[in-house]
Amino acid sequence: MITFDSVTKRYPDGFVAVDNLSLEAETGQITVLVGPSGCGKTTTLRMINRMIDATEGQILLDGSDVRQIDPPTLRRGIGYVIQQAGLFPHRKIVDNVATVPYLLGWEKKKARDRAMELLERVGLDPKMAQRYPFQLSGGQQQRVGVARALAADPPVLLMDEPFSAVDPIVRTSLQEELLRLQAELNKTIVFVTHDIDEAIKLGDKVAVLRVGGKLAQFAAPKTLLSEPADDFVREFLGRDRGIRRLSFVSSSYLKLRTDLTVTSSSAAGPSDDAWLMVVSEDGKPVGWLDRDEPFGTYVHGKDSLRAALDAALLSSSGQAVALDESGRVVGVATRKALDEALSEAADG
Ligand SMILES: Nc1ncnc2c1ncn2[C@@H]1O[C@H](COP(=O)(O)OP(=O)(O)OP(=O)(O)O)[C@@H](O)[C@H]1O
Repeated sequence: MITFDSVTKRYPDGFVAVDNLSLEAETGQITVLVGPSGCGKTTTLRMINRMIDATEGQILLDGSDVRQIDPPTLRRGIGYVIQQAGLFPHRKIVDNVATVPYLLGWEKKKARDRAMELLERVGLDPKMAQRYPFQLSGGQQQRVGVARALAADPPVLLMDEPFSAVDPIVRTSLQEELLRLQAELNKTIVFVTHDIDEAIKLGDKVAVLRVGGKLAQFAAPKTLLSEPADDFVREFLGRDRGIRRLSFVSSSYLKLRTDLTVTSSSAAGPSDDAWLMVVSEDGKPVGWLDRDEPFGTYVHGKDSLRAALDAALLSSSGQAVALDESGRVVGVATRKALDEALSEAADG
C-alpha cells in the first residue's frame, strides 16, 4: 500500500503543486490520479519514486517512509511507464525490455528470456524483439514500455499518461490489455491521466485533483458518478454522467420474459404485435420472427445495464436479447423491464 500523509510539494520558486494530500493507494489495485492540466498529477506520482521529493508530509510504501530508502533501491521495486514509452532508440526492443534485469546483473540469456516472455504477455509478436523502437507504431511502443516496466517484476507500477499519445482505438485496446494483465499480476498501480473516461474505466479508486494540487474527491468510479463531491467534480465528470453510471449497474436486475422466444422449428406467424425472438436448435438467437430488423444482445448478469440498454436501442423493437455466457438466449428484456430497471437505478 502507498500512503500519502499530508503531503505538500512546494517548488523552489514557492509554487505549491501539491497541497496537503492524503490518500491511500491499496495494494493490488489501480489508483488513478485525474484532473486538469497543471493540477499536480505528475508531481504526485514522481514523489512516490523520489524523482521529486515532498516538501512536507510523508509517503509510505508498505509502512516505510520513502525518504528513508535510497532512490536506486526504491526504484528497483517500482516500474515506471511514461507517455511515448521513452524507449532507448539505439537498442533493440528485446534489450529495451531487458534494461532493468541487465542493470540488476542478470545473466544475458535469462534477461532476454524474461524480455521475450513479457513481450508476449503484453500482446506483441516475438518478431518485434529484433526491431528498433522507430520500427514500431506508437501503440506497440507503449506495450514495450509496459513490458519494460514489468521486467524485474516490481510490486508497484507508476504510469504517467501512458496511453495519451495514441489514437482512440489503440488506446482502448491498451486499456483493455492493462486490465487483463492486472487481473493476472495484481500490481499496485498508480495511473495518471487527464481523461476522466480512462480514469473511470481503469480505476478501482479515482482521485480527482483540482488546480493548486488539492484533492477534490477520492472514491470508486461508481461513487464519483453517483455522488460527486462538488460542482468542480460534477463538471469534470461531464454531461452524460447519468448514462455512464449505468455501466456500474448490473443487468441481473432486469426481469426477463421467456415467453417471447420461439424455436426455429415451431415458428409460426405472430399472433399479435409482440416481437418474438427466433432461437436456433442450439439456443442461439436467429432474428425477430417475420421482421427483418436488427437485434442487440447482452450477457445477462455479466454485462451492465448500460450494455442492455444499448442492445435494446439497436432495433425498433426496443427489446434487448439476453444471453448466457455461452451465447444462448435466456430471455428478452422488454421496454417495460428496462424502464423499471432504469427507474430503480435512478433512485439508487
Ligand atoms: N520545477 C518546477 N518549478 C516550479 N513549478 C513547477 C515545476 N514543475 C512543475 N511545476 C508546476 O507545478 C504544477 C503541477 O505540475 P504537474 O506536472 O505535476 O501537473 P500535471 O497535473 O501532471 O499536469 P499535466 O496534465 O499538464 O501534465 C504546474 O503548474 C507546473 O507548472
